[in-house]
Amino acid sequence: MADMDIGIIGMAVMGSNLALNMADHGFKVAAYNRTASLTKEVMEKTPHKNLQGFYDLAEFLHSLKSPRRVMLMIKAGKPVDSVIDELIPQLDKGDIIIDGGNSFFEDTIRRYKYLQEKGINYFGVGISGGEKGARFGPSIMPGGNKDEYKHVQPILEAISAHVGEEPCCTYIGDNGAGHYVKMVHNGIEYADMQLIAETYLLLRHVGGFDNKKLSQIFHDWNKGELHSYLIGITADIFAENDENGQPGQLVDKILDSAGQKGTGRWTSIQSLKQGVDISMITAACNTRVLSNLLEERKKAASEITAPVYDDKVGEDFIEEVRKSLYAAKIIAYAQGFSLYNSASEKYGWHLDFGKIASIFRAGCIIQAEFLNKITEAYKKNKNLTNLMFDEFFLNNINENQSSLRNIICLAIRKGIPIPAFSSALQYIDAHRSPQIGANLIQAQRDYFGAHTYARIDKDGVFHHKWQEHYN
Ligand SMILES: NC(=O)C1=CN([C@@H]2O[C@H](COP(=O)(O)OP(=O)(O)OC[C@H]3O[C@@H](n4cnc5c(N)ncnc54)[C@H](OP(=O)(O)O)[C@@H]3O)[C@@H](O)[C@H]2O)C=CC1
Ligand SMILES: O=C(CO)[C@H](O)[C@H](O)COP(=O)(O)O
Repeated sequence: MADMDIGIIGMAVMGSNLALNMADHGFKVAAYNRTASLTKEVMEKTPHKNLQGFYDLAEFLHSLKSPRRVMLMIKAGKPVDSVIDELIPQLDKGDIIIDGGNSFFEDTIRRYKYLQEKGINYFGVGISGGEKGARFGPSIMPGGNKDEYKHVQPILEAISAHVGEEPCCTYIGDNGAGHYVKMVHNGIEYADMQLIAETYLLLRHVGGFDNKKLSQIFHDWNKGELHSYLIGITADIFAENDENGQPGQLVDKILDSAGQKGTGRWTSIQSLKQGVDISMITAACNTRVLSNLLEERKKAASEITAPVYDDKVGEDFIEEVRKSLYAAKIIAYAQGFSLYNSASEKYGWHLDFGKIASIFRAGCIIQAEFLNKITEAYKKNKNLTNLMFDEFFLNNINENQSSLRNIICLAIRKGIPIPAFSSALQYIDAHRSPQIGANLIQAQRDYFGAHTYARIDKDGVFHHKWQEHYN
């Protein structure tokens, strides 16, 4: 009997937990995985009256109510295309495929058009929250045809995280908009994590604090304006002892080399294509890349002299670091939301920036108190071009920039790498400074390539016959 509300393909971490979340909310869920043993494992370990496992794709599809809703929770990239091609001959016009993985938004735009021609509706849905979020309420960013959204809205809203009565799920825009917003969410996640990692280096190597103290500092910060999921888990991480009774904390035993699956890098590449400066996200990507060069780093550590700087830090050091972190965090979000601003125009998505910030308030990795301020900023001025110019953020930058400068100088003198903090300050100064040297660049371009320049004292396009004074 075709009475299942939705079918999920992909029973790994995300798919299985979303399936259980939907089942908890009263939806009848059909579960399928390419490798049958995984479906079996999920059914055995977490049986649920609303969850049924299938071991044959045709049977799985026949179990679904019309229009059939098939959600893909599988590895992004080629697997999504191959599963779509497997599904097409078995689906009817009006059926719906929902891709809830971290697909690249341009792939989603392509797949959306491809399936539209076949009469199948396609939703590219960004989902954030990891395993726990998927199980108990993630932040959900659906993109696709607005008229068809009614077919997926009740399920997505029900399973999403909630702030009071409000679901952390909102229709984002046409075709690839949902996956675009998720991609940049992850880019901001990279910058946020990088800033916290640099804060850790500062507190440890400049402040000289041990893990117990670090845990306490992050725990305290999490009670104030920095309150966020990432600050909270960082406090937990420093408190975690090593496994199997080994002395010390686990964090000190983890190799200093970070992985990445691609969403941060896509964000960075996309920013160059759109001509938007998101230097902090790019710095975070580069630092993960550099962290993997273990041999080269070892060689550099033994061959490049470290600076000698022994000054003791003042009593207000921890507070200065906290203020710097908050100011730099503002810039990371200002950069991410500038990218949304440009994409909204470029792709005609009419993104609602305030609403996007509001669905990040719970469920997702970057969930934070702070996001309310972003929503408020766009409520006050929906045409805000850069978050830095909102009164609240502007005041904060003005109040905290001296701390940011002090902390950066301290780190530089001590030889501690702080690429994200530095990029934040560079971004502020490049905006604030009356001159950023572009006049000289234009002169050089005109000198060697007749690329022309504009003048400050009259309108028009100019070229100069530059003299070789020194040849
Ligand atoms: N893990 C996380 O915290 C988050 C993940 N995501 C995204 O959600 C999606 C699912 O993530 P996750 O649960 O971690 O799983 P993985 O990204 O590890 O992918 C594993 C799943 O993909 C399936 N798969 C791989 N290749 C194929 C193929 N060619 N055909 C059919 N199925 C295939 C696997 O099936 P099989 O068992 O047969 O190999 C398995 O079900 C990904 O796009 C991920 O980027 C989004 C937010 C958070
Ligand atoms: O989407 C996510 C969270 O929002 C995933 O956890 C993603 O894997 C994180 O990115 P990376 O693996 O590149 O650190």
